[in-house]
Amino acid sequence: MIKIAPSILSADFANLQRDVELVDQAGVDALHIDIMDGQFVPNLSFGMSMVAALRPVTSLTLDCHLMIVEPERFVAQFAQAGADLIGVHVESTRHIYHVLQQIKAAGVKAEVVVNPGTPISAIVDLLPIVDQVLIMTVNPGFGGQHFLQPMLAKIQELDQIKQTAGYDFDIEVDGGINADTAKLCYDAGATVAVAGSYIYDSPEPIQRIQDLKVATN
Ligand SMILES: O=C(CO)[C@H](O)[C@H](O)COP(=O)(O)O
Repeated sequence: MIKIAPSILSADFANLQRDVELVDQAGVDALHIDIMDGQFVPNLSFGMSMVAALRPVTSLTLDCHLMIVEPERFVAQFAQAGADLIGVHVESTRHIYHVLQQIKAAGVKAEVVVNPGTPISAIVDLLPIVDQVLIMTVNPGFGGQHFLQPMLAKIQELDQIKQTAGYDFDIEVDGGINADTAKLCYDAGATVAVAGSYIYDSPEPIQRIQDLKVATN
């Protein structure tokens, strides 16, 4: 079964604690927090204060996806705020290896993220030191987009490298995930699925979580 990480980008911000507790009680594995700076992606969202505010609300893994330029400037503050995992884009810094080391040195799990236009070859040298790889299945910046089918080949390519080398990192997918696309990703090798609008835009979010579990069982 794929692990599920609801993205709070699609939650009701006026009732955020309620929406976090709802998915926590429904048995998800992590909470995905999208951090956007208006430069790396054409949108703004939250900062480290959101992570600090959610930390006492849930014991779920706080999976912080930094869509910001030069994330090395803020890694320590996100760790201090209570992040369990910090994801940084390979496209966002000149010193990706160093940033991943910085995350691990802060006692937090390290994730490298690849945009749809970035090949797996760009992250191969990083695989021995990461806990998770996030393959974007939409162009980052907004929820509610359509899943990019060509990303399935990228998931398969990464899973093949992982199996051959005996790595044990998770492969996360993010963007356009529903029960159908989660199954496709799971079959290709993904182990964690981020889902925002599929869960939170539904009148029955708990049923949607169940549907993701059943589809990948
Ligand atoms: O990273 C993101 C946007 O950059 C979101 O996590 C992602 O798009 C989830 O939204 P949805 O499930 O609605 O596609």
